[in-house]
Order: sequence, then structure tokens, then C-alpha cells
Amino acid sequence: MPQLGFGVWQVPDAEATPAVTEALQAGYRSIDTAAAYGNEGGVGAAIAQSDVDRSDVFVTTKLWNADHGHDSALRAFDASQSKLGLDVVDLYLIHWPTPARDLYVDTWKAFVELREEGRVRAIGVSNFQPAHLQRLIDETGVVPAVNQVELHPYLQQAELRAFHEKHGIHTEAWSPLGQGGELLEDPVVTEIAARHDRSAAQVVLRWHLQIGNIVIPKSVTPARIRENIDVFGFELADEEIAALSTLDRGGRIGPNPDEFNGS
Ligand SMILES: NC(=O)C1=CN([C@@H]2O[C@H](COP(=O)(O)OP(=O)(O)OC[C@H]3O[C@@H](n4cnc5c(N)ncnc54)[C@H](OP(=O)(O)O)[C@@H]3O)[C@@H](O)[C@H]2O)C=CC1
Ligand SMILES: O=C(O)C(=O)[C@@H](O)[C@H](O)C(=O)CO
Repeated sequence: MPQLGFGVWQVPDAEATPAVTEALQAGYRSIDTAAAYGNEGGVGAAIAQSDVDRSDVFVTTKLWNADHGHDSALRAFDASQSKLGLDVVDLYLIHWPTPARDLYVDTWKAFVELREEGRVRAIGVSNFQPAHLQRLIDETGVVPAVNQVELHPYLQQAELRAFHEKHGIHTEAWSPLGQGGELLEDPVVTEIAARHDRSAAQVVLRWHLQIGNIVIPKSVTPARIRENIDVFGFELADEEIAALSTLDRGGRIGPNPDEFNGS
């Protein structure tokens, strides 16, 4: 899985095709969508129309909360696969643990079947806390390949990252740019950016890459799509990584996974 990919939350279906087309032209080879985003069709169309070989593109989609449970999960996968127009999905994630439903272990068993049948190459989760991960491992013996969670300099998830490291789970950061808000104006970020003659977004993405996170920045702006992948020609010094690592506030932009059960 490429360490840097392209996210499409809040991109309407019709706009997903030009956005993903632009991303593929800029060099992205990993796309992150979800059933809940309503744009799997637009993403699939861009991949089908592209000159880039399907085997060179890594596609992630996610099962939505209302589809938890063994049989529902298999039906939801059929729908996602059909909208994407793909024979095989590269990575399938449980979008949220949705603890009130208490079905994520059954859902995970269906995911294991999909992987055994070769319909997905890898299976993982999103927004899982350590206790949710531990329960999956204890009850099925199958460790998720990836946990995609909210992570940026203002929410660094140290405990979760340590759990991932211990169990060999890859950490994938959603909202890696803090949704383009205050973080990109933080003086610590902008000062480092000025020193490197780079943008604040590029510095934040470099921080993620250098501490080992997978990142999936989203943009519908062609110049930003290109800017966000142009991060392999410079490196942050250890003291710059350390300065960015002091910004942790433990504050979420998105919902708390222990409480979010939305459908
Ligand atoms: N598993 C989960 O529960 C979740 C997963 N995700 C995934 O993570 C992806 C990324 O997260 P997302 O919440 O979209 O937020 P990001 O942190 O990627 O920020 C996206 C926002 O930042 C702006 N932006 C992008 N690049 C730049 C730049 N270079 N300079 C300034 N502003 C910029 C975008 O504007 P514009 O588009 O107008 O250019 C957009 O408003 C999602 O698209 C989705 O795939 C996200 C949330 C939850
Ligand atoms: O974008 C996603 O992948 C999400 O799950 C979130 O948008 C989530 O649905 C949310 O923020 C609800 O308020």
C-alpha cells in the first residue's frame, strides 16, 4: 500500500471522477473511499477511464455502520464492489466499531471470509480503539492489517500507535491536514514551512510520513492535489519533527469512536 494516497470524503459522486483523474495524473496510486461517501461509482469510473493500469492502483473502501453483522456485511461488500466496478478490492475496512450495535466481531468474520475468497486483498478497520482491536484479536485470532484513525499534530494518538506497533498494525491517518483548518496556520508549522520554502500542508504531510503514518489527504483543488504529493523532495530534521510533536492537544475534530454509532 502506498504511504501517501488520496481521500474523497465530501466529494460528490460526479466530482469524484475528475478529482480522482487529476490525482492519478499527479501520481497518486492509492484512493480512499467508503460506501458512506456515496462516490464509489465516481471513483470506479475514474480508475476505469485512466491510462494507469488497474494493478498499479490501490483502492480502499469501507463498510458503513448500518451494515454491520455477518450477512449484512457480505451484502454491503457486493454493493461496494459493484459500484467500484472492481473484481478485487485492495483494502476493505470496517468504518466504525459502533459499539452500541456490538456486531463488529461478526462483521470481522465476514471480512475474513471475503479475504479467503480472494475478493479483497487485505482487511482492516477504522476508528477502532485499543479495546476494540484487542477483542477482534482475542475472538478471531486475525489481526487487522490497518487501523485508519483521526490523526494529525493536534491529535497524535500515542497510545493507539503503540498498540499498533506491538501488534503489527499499520497506522493510517485520516484528516491528516486537520481538515485544512487552524493547524495549517499554526506558527510552529508555518515557521518550519518558511525554512524549507514549502507549504504548511507539505510540512504536516512530511511529519506524518517521517513518523511512519500512511496518509490520505483530500483536495478537490488541482494545485493542492499536486502540492500534497510533492513531499518526497525534502526532509524534516529531527528537531523539526520534535517541535511538531509538541503540538498534541488530544482534541478530536471528528466523533469519538466509543460513542459514535450513527447510521
Ligand atoms: N475513516 C474515517 O472515519 C474518516 C476517513 N477520512 C478519510 O481521510 C481523508 C482526508 O481527510 P479529510 O477529513 O478530508 O481532511 P484533510 O485533512 O485531508 O483536509 C482536507 C481539507 O483541507 C483542504 N486542503 C487540502 N490540501 C490543502 C493544502 N495543500 N493547503 C490548504 N488546504 C488544503 C481541502 O480543501 P479543498 O478540497 O477545497 O482543496 C479540504 O478542505 C478523507 O477524504 C477520507 O478519505 C476522513 C474522515 C473520517
Ligand atoms: O468521513 C468519514 O469517513 C466519516 O466517517 C466521518 O465523516 C463521520 O461520518 C462523521 O464525521 C460523522 O459526523
